[in-house]
Amino acid sequence: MRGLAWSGLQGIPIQETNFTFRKNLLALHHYTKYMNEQKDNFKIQVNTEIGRLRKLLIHSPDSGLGKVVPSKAQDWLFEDIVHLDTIRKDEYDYYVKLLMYFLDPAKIKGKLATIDSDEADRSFFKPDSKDFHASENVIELQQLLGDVLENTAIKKKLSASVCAIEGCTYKLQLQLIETEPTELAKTLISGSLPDGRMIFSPIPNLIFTRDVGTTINNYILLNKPAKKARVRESLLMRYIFFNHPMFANYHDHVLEIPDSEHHFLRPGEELENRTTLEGGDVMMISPNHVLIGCSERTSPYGANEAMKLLFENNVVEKVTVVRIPNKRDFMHLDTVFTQVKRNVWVLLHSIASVDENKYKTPIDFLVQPEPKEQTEIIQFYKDKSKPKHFVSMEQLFEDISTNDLKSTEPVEFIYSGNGVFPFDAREQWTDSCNLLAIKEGVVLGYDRNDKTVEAFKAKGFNIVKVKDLINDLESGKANADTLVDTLILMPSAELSRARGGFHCMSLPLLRDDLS
Ligand SMILES: NC(=[NH2+])NCCC[C@H](N)C(=O)O
Repeated sequence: MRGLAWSGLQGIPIQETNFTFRKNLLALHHYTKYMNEQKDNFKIQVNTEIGRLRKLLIHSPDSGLGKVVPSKAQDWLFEDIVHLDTIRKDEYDYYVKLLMYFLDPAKIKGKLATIDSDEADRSFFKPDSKDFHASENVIELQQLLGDVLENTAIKKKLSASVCAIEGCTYKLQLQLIETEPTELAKTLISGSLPDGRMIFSPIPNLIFTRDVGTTINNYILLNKPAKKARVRESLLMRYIFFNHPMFANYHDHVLEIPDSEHHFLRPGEELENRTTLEGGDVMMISPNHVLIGCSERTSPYGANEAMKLLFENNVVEKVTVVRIPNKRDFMHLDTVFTQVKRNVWVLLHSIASVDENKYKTPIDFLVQPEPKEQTEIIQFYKDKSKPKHFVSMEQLFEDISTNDLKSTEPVEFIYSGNGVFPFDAREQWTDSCNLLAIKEGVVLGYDRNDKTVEAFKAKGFNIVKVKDLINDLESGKANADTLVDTLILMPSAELSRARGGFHCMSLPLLRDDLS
């Protein structure tokens, strides 16, 4: 299906013979028909964090990750450099395989041995290979970008926009426009030309698809990144959402955060004065209720503009803003908690309870904690009734579990590192709280957070290594439909250096309603 212009005849050179012209026209007709079917069958809908996952956007580690240099690692928001081959073969590929068994089993079941064979050379995982999985449920961003670039007009506009933000020469811009779409998609993401020459920085954080947008019911809220290293990601996503035929029925439902009026007159470059919001700070927690974090990445103005859009478009009725300490370790809301089941949450203790009864020493009276260091929780309503304050994260979660999600079971909290210093902080740093629920109670997390894993066990969860689970799913010993209460441990030595977990590495587009 690739390699054809889908909205015009731009791809067909004038000098072509009548025969090839007619053949192309026929292929174009089939392609357009396929795209139209794809568009009409395509649905987005997410109203919780835990309903069974049916469709999501991901991006597998591209060659750009293998080009991060130590001197730029921090600017590019990695704390370290990663080993590309290991992060792909020994880590991320397991994620793709697991997603396939749950979301698109026909593509993998019974074929695992071939997919994993040496001869296959990972072609199932490579977006530019003819054996690429090309799943319509586990959707690879690079493939969507390639599709969009088939249209010459869009290719020109996007190349010009990328060149503008990256400060490229006009000649390079012309060269990019002449590049074949699949290659160009790779270049715009990795920053390197097909001959390996680096022309601009990679965007290694694109693997964290969560941060570029959030599905809220049948709307997509696009981000407005705080960090320069993530600006190109947003630009590419914007072009995908507004131009890919898959999203054609949703253009009116893509919400973009505007800058507030006269923002250019505001003094300084302080985050507090800017309008920024990243997807890791937005959680569609229960039908009609969205959580937005104010954090290192999402500013109060960003949260405010998002709230306005959600209320004005009648997308939800309540938004709870959670202000978390402004620190690198807590860059987004989903780095300090995620939801596991309607009545189970995993969180970092230090952002959680405010123990009013705790004995205070004189110094607690003499030195007041910085307001910025404290968690603050305010709930706002579309009907403009008075906002409500919550005193702790636990209180908010109790409210969501029992009142929004109608859980009848007691609400349970699992703390990072089992709530014990220094394991709580160490394990939060390696994403113990950043879990992806593939269905209610079945979550993916890193294998390195031992104390958190013990805490899960103590609450009655099964713990299983992804490799074992995949073997069992292939042999039929395990079944995606019947699996319950399980923490799936994913290899993490390289991935965790990129400073995100599986919640960040997923942008859910479709989840079942909770029954
Ligand atoms: N939703 C998340 N927590 N995303 C994690 C993003 C990590 C990435 N290196 C960054 O700093 O931007």
